[in-house]
Amino acid sequence: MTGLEVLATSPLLIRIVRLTRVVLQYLIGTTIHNIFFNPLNKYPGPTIASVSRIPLTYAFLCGRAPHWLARQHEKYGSIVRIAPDELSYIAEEAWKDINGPTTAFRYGQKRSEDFFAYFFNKQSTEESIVTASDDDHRRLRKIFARAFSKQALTVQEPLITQKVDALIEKLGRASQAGNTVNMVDLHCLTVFDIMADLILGETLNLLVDDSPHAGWVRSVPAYLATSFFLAALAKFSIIRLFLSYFALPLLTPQYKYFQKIMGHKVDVRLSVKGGRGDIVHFLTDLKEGTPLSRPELENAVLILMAAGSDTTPSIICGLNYLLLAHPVVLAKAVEEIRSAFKADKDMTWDAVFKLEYLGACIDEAFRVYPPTTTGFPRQVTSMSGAWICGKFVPGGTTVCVSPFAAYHFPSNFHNPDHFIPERWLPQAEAKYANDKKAVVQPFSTGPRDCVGRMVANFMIRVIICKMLWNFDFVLEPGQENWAKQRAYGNWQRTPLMVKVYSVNRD
Ligand code: HEM
Repeated sequence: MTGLEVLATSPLLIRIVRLTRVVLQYLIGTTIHNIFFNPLNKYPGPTIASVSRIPLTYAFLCGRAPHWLARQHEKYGSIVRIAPDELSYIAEEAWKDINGPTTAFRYGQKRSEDFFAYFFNKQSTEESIVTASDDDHRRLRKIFARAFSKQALTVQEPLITQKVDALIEKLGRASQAGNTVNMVDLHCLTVFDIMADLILGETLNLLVDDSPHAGWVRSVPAYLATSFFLAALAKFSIIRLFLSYFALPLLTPQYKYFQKIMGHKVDVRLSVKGGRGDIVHFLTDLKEGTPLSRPELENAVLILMAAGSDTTPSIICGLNYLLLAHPVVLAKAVEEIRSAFKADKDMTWDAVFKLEYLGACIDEAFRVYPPTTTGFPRQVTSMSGAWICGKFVPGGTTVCVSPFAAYHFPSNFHNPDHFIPERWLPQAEAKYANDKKAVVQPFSTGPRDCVGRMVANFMIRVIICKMLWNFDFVLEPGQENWAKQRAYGNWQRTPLMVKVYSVNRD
C-alpha cells in the first residue's frame, strides 16, 4: 500500500472528510435558503449580508459599524437587511413599532439577550433589568423608577453640584498654572464620582490628584467594549461554542478588574446600614417595596455604574468638543449662560433646564455624536412575527433602529453631518422644517427606555453651565478631528486637549 492509500483508509481522515462534507452541505444549504427562500429576502441590502453576518461583524470589529450602517442606508434606503436574520431601521416610526407600546405588543419586542451575554459574571444567573422577561422587568423597573424619580434625585442635587464644583476648582488650578487639560479624563472622573456617590453612597474624590480609584474609572470603556466585542463574535455559533470554554483569556484586564471591583463595592455598601438615600438604599429597603435579591443587586449596580458612567461623559465630551470646534455656536451658548446666572450657585436643577439655546446644543450633540452608536437590538417574538414600518417581519428576526445612521441620514436631516443647534429652535429657518427630529431618541423609547435620563440630563447641563460660566476654553492644535473615532457600541474616545482661561469679572 502506498502512503496515500494508507492515509485514505485512516479512520480520523475519514471522519474529517465526513465532517467537512456536512459543514459544506450546511453552508451551501443555508446560503441557498438565505438567498432564495428566506422571508427577509424582500428587504434590500448587500447580497453578501443576506448570506453571512461577516460584513457587519467585520465592520464592528474594525470599530466602523456606525459608518458602515450609515453607508448601507444611504445605498439601500430606510430598512436594510444587514445580516441573514437582522434588519436595521432609520425611520421615526420604527422606534414605536420595535420598542413599543403598540396595540399588538404593549411591552414592545424583547431586547436581544445575546447582546448582553458578556455583561455579567457568568456565575450569576439571576436576571438583570436589561435581560429580564416582561414580568420581571415590570417589577424591577418599578423599583428603579422610584430610585430615579425627581423626588429622590432632588435630594441628591447638592451632592451632584458639589462634585461639579470640584471639577471647576480643578480647572481653576489648571488655568492659573497655564496647563493644558484633557477634558475626556476630567469629564469621566467627574461623572464617575457622581455615579459612585449616587448609586453606592461612596465618596471617591476622584478629582483629587492621584486618586487610587482612577483605575476603576478608566476600566469602564474597555469593559464595555470587551463585552460588546465578544457579543458580536458570539453571534457565530462556532465562536459561541469556543467562547463558552475559552472566553476567559480573551477578557481584557480592565474587564476583569471592573467585574471584580463591582462585587467588592456591593459588599462594602451592604455592610453599611441605612444609607443616605442612595440608589442601593432604594433597591434594598423593604419600605420601598420588594427588595432585590443579592445577585439581582450586583447586576443592578454593575449595569447602573457601567450604563451611566460611559454614556454621560461621552455626550459631555462630544458637546464640549463640538462647542469649541464651532466658535459662533459657542459664543451664543456662552452669552446665554453668562446672562442667565449672576453667580455660580444659581445653577440649580430647575434653572439649568430653562436655557433654550443650550438645550438645542445638547439635542444637536446627541444627534451628531450619539453615545450609543449602534442601538440596542430587539428580537421579534417567534410566535407571531410583527409589523414594523408597515411591513411584516418574521419571528426570530433581530431588529434595531441604528442611531448614528438614522441621525446622519440625508433624508432625515438637512446638512446631516454639520453641527447646527439652530435646527432645534422653534424659530428655525425653513430649510430645517423637514428635519425628522423625533427620530433622535438618545435615551431610546418604550417601556425599556433609559431610566437614568433625568439625572443624565441634569449632569450634562450643570457641568456645561458651570464650565462656560467660569472659563473660556480653546482647543489645542491637532484636536480638529477629535470626533472621528472608532466605536465598539460606545465611542473609543481619544484625549480632548484644551487650554483653560478663567473669566475675568472685575
Ligand atoms: C447621556 C447619558 C445616557 C444615555 C445616552 C443613555 C442611553 C440609554 C439607552 C439607549 C438605553 C437602552 C434602552 C433600550 O434598550 O431601549 C438605556 C437603558 C438604561 N440606562 Fe441609560 N443612558 C444614559 C445615562 C444613564 C444613567 C446616568 C443611568 C443610571 C445611573 C442609566 C441607566 C440605564 C438603565 C438602568 C437602563 C436599562 C433600563 C431598562 O431596561 O428598563 N443610563 N440607556
